[in-house]
Amino acid sequence: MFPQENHSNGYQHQQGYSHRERVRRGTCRSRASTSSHSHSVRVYDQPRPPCTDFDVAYFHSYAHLGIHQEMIKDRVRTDTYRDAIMQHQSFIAGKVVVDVGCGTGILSIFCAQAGAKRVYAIDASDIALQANEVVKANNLSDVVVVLHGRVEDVEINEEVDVIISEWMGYMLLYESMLGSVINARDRWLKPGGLILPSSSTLYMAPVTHTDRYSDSVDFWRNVYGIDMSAMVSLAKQCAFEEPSVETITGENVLTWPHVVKYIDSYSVTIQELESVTAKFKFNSMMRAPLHGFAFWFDVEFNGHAIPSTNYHSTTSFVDNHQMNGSQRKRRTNPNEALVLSTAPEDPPTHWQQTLIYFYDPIELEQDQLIEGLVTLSQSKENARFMNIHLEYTSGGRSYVKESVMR
Ligand SMILES: C[S@@+](CC[C@H](N)C(=O)[O-])C[C@H]1O[C@@H](n2cnc3c(N)ncnc32)[C@H](O)[C@@H]1O
Repeated sequence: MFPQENHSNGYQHQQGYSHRERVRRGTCRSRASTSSHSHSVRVYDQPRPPCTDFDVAYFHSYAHLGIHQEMIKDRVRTDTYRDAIMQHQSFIAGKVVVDVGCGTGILSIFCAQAGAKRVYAIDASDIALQANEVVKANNLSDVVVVLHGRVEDVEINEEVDVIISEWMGYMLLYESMLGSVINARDRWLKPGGLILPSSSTLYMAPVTHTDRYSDSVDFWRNVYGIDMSAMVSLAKQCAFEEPSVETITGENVLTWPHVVKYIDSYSVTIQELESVTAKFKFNSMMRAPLHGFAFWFDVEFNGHAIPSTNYHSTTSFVDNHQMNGSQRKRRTNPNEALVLSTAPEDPPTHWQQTLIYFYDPIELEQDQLIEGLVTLSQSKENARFMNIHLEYTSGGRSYVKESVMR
């Protein structure tokens, strides 16, 4: 199980189970979504997405307080959200906000503290019942309206100025929660409204990690003086079949990262997230064994940058670009925007990094080319799971690796 195989050398999960483990472990039960509001001002003619047993299990997993404690204790995450809300205080004050997936209600309360006129705090998990108690205990019931139901199912009877959500999963897209933010945006956000975070970027880079490989594989070559090499093939399968969430450092990373996907919160569509493909080309900056690829993301809170006339236009950001750290800073930070980064060189977060290891390392020479493509697609079995297809070529040999993040 994941918590036992947590290879983190930086961020430690403080509760018994990781975020991902909870998403995976939730047990099914039926519960009708409820809402105290019954009118919507905008006609929205898209059919409601079905609420599957997997979704019910997913929401049930968020009823456990441990995952919320883990997220709230992640100060990089929670402080950046609070700073972003305060940075946009002049826009938020006096306005109507929707918090998509409010959990304990923490972001809704930050928005109320920033002077929001009304905050709709929506969550389909039973944690919403607790959020309502927290709101009452802080005398904010006249501002924060907790709606216990799926964003896709609840109705609110006004348009909103601001959407805030902490929707990011491991590798950015795991959990597929961004679709619910898109649903809220398309139903309720006024033209010229604000979405926090405003954009997000998924990166990948080749990594070397000899200690991790030895710990999982070479360990079996000599166990208390016994040759257990017969285990090596099984050890590789057990250790490297699935993506692994762990903390690496900048020293593990062999090249500048490559942008797998840039997402503009104002224009992204649900269809665009069903499958994402990116081609990559790296030149190793050193001679080292290549053990796999690491993925991480950042999100930006650069606010109200999209004028209302461009509300649904795509940005001019160039996708699939390899870029170095200073380029990344310049591009993601044009107006001193706040960035919540989960990069290996930045302070650790509960998202850590996601690693896709090869079964056997590739011995790279300096400047050796590694090229290929990666496709991330929502699993047909459960759209919250992610299929990862990797094709890569180096030193004249080609490889394919399929894995599922579940
Ligand atoms: C990552 S947590 C964030 C919680 C809280 N906003 C915070 O920052 O601490 C995501 C929350 O969104 C809720 N959620 C996810 N999809 C949802 C949907 N479609 N409708 C309502 N709630 C949803 C989950 O139940 C979970 O509580």
